[in-house]
Amino acid sequence: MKQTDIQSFATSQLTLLDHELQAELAETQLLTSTHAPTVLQRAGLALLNLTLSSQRTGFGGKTLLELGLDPAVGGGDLPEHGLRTGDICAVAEQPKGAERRKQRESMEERGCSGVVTRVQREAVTVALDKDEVEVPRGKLWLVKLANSATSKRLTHTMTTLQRLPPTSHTPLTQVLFGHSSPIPPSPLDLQSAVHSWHDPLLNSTQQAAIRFALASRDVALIHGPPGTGKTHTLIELILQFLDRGQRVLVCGPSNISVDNIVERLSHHRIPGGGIVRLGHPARLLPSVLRYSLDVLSKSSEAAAIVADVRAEMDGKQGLLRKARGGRERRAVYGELRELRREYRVREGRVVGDLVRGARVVLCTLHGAGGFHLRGERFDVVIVDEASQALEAQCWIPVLASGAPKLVLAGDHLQLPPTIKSLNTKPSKLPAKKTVDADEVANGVSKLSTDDAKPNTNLPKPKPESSTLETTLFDRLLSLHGNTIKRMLTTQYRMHETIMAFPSAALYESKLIAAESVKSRLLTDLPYPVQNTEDTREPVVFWDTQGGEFPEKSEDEESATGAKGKGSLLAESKVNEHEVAIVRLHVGRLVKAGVREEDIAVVTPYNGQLALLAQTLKERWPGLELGSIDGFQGREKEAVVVSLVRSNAEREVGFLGEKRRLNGESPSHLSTIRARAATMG
Ligand SMILES: Nc1ncnc2c1ncn2[C@@H]1O[C@H](COP(=O)(O)OP(=O)(O)OP(=O)(O)O)[C@@H](O)[C@H]1O
Repeated sequence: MKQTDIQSFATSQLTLLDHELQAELAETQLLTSTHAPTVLQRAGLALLNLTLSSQRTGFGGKTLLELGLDPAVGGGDLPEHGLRTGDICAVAEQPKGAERRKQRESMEERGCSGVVTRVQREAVTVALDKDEVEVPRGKLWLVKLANSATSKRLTHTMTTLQRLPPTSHTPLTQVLFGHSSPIPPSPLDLQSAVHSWHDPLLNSTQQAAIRFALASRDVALIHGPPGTGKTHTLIELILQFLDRGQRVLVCGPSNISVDNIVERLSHHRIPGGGIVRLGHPARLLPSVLRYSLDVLSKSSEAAAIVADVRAEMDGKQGLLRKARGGRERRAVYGELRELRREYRVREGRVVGDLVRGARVVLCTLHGAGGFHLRGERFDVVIVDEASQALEAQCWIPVLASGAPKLVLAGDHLQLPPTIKSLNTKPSKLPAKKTVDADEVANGVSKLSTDDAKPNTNLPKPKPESSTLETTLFDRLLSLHGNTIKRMLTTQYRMHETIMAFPSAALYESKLIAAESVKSRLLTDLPYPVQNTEDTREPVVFWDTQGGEFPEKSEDEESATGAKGKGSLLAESKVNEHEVAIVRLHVGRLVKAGVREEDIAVVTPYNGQLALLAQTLKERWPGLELGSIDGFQGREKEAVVVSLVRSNAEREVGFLGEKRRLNGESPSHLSTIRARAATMG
């Protein structure tokens, strides 16, 4: 690839990112402009009848609004809703009758948009984006908006890359675009890379991956199939980098992926200024809060002077609510502006010292583009769950950190990140491959490594990506081949029968089940479980062949008022008879003694999910229900998969994507087998 290719790559990414943003905006705008607020509330996209219960100053000097149910409508717990921490939303006076459309159109213009920072049973807290907006009064409502902030940062990053003069292309950038080849570590480099291990129990593939990542000069990929200890390996790798006196930036696509590492890293002694987790504290796991910049900055000695200003600002916020006329309010706004300036200067000093002192900084990929890392330098960037991230996202820490070395950990054979604009274009995913139903009719006996065929139907990453869903992980593999990768092969999660299918279909039969799990059954749980025909089998197929279990297409809104992101518009599929089987099967597991909390029911279709929730949740509240895509990467003792599709044409739709059937990793798997499913 030549230098112009970097530009054309960035240009094409910018176009694709714009499509993606437009798709997301179109979806949200369509929802908010065409549906009544009550419908939006039912769909989990809005909350009505709220009042302001408090207004105060949060991290970064932002105004925080806490909203609860209007006591006039009874107060108390909020109705069920889909607003989550981190969601972008607008707060406005609740429109009355004919005003509805007009009010809603002006909502964003009036600048009352913000980020949900806290969700409690009785209240939702929003941090306003702009400092000086008039906070709405009276009866309010909160509605979810498209998240254009994320998109802005991606666009900014790709624009930076597009304009990067050739003189600024670092050796790493050159390797990432194929201008030069990665320098392979010599056997001696690999051998001498580690003097002693922090974790003596690492297996040989984990050790080899760590040696490789340490000895590589520019880029290293760690390929970790489900349960092979990818995160475990990264912890040792981080400690090894620290032993060498290096400074590390660790990122992941989601807050939970980052917190997972912070949590595990916190069990180790970190030299120097320790670890700092960037990101809004409301989005972090409680167990890692003590590493958040916000909490650290409040507990440091210098924090007292920041606290003074904060208290003064809170006082002014209170005055604002009481102020009668416009003039009085403007005066208070003026004082607040001054205080906020002062606050930011002081807070900036405290925070800057903490970040500069930290040997390991952890944040989301998106978070790496924030001002905290401006001017900071690192020796290496590590990205976990890299195959869940858009390539443009991975460039945020690469450009922000100036690090000469990049380590990506992930599994390109699990689902790639969700891309909305794909829904409006023909899918770029591989052509579906249906398996003869008879082939799997015998269920368990067919699920052996001998019978399952190696996968020949996976997407071949394109050398010069022109799609958003080709991740950096994919592209680098295709550019430089397997020499830049090390694979972890011992998995610590699945019974070997469950492992057999993904291993053969996706991982060239390379996976090995660790001794501790290879023959572990539900009957081996640490509490009493009866030995029944369900609990002594690691894999159970329920065969629904024969036309008795027809799938149905369904408009989710009319069917169930299903809650969840964007579900309002999606045409979905349901299979009612299959729900009855799931109920029966879960009932049998629970009767045998398996705890509800240890069972998950997953399905690829939102329509089916809603139906399953209606049928199962009341009887077994501890049961976890989720979409297959949403559940990827999680762990449960028993997973029931309802595949839904069953039609005479043997069409399986997006189930044809094998990566969708990968990664559940339980110790018991029951599959409600549709006539045309690809399992087997
Ligand atoms: N060398 C090892 N010896 C014993 N147990 C291990 C070893 N490596 C990992 N494990 C265990 O395997 C399980 C999976 O590890 P980990 O969560 O790090 O895997 P992962 O590959 O990151 O998982 P995911 O599939 O969610 O990405 C954990 O319970 C971990 O403690």
